Amino acid sequence: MGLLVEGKWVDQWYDTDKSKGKFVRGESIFRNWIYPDKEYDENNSEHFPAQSGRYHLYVSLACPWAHRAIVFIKLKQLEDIISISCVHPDMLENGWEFKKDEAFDDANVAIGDPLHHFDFAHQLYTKAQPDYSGRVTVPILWDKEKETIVSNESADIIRIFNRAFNDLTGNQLDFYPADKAAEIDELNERIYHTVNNGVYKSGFATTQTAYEEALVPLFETLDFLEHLLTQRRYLLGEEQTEADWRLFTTLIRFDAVYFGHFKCNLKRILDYPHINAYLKRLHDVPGIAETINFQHIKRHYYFSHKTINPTQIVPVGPDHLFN
Ligand SMILES: N[C@@H](CCC(=O)N[C@@H](CS)C(=O)NCC(=O)O)C(=O)O
Repeated sequence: MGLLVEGKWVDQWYDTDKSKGKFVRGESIFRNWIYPDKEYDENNSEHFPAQSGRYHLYVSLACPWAHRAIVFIKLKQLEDIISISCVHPDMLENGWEFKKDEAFDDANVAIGDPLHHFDFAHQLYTKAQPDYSGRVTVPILWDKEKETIVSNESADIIRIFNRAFNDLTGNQLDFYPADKAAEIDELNERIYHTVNNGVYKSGFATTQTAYEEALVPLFETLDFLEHLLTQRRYLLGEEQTEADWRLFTTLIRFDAVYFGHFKCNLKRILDYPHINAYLKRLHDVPGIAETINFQHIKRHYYFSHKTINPTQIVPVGPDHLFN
C-alpha cells in the first residue's frame, strides 16, 4: 500500500495520526466527463466524446467502488463499447499490480494491462500526469486516444455510463432520472458517508473512539434502510436507481469482509430480512451475479491489509453468500 509523491512511488500505509485515528478518504482528482456526440464540445479540453472502442476500464474485482462501474457496464450493455481488465487482488508494497496469476483467473475479466503491458497501476497515473501526487485508486477510466485518465471517480463514471453511450447501444435505461435526482442525491449522501465509506472508517480507524464514531451511524443507516425496505422494493420505490447499485456493492461484501475484517459486527446483512431480500433481488438481476468474485474480494482485504490482519489468513466462511 502506498502512494505517488510527485510521480515517485512511496510505500506507506494511511496516516491517521493527524486526524485522531480517523480514516480520511482523499478526493479523486481526474474528474473529466464523456458526452454524447451531439453535446460534445471539442473546444473544452476536459470533455471527451462518446465513441465505441475508445475507452478502457481498469478495475479491481475486490473493490466496491470499481464494482459499481462494472455493474453499469452490464446494466447499460456497454461490453462491446468499453473494454475492461482488472488488477491482481493483492495490493501490497507496489499498490495495485497487473501480475498474471492463474489462481485468480476470473471467467469474465482478465488480469492485466492490455494497452501498455504495465506491471503496476501507478504507471497509468504517471503516464497521464508525470508529476502526480496522491493515491493510486481504481476504477480508472482510460482514454486510448489521448492516452490519459478520463476519470478515477466511480460516482462520476457510473453517471457517464448511465447516458453518454445511449445512442451507440440503444439502451435508454435511466438510473438517475431528473424527477428523482434530488431524492437520489440525498440518499446517496447519507449512504456514502455512513455505509459505503462508513465501513472503511470503521475498519481503518486506529482509535476506539474513531471506530465507534463510524460504527454507530453505519448501523443507524442500516436500521433505517431495513425499515424503508419494508415498504419499497428498491430505495426510491418500484424502480431501480443509481442509489441501489451504489449501495449494492457495499452490501454484497458486508458479511464476507466488513463484518469481520472491518469489525462492523453489530449485525450481519443476513440478520436484516428486508435488506437481505433486497440484496438477493439486485444480485438476481441478469448479468449481475457474474460481476461478483468472492475469491478476489476476500483475498484482497484479508491479505492486503497487514496492519489489520498480520497473519494474512483468509477466512473460509461465511457459508451463506449468494454465489
Ligand atoms: N472515490 C474513489 C475511491 C476509489 C478507491 O478508494 N478505491 C480503492 C480500492 S477499494 C483503492 O484503489 N485504494 C488504493 C489506495 O487507497 O491506495 C471512487 O469512488 O472511485
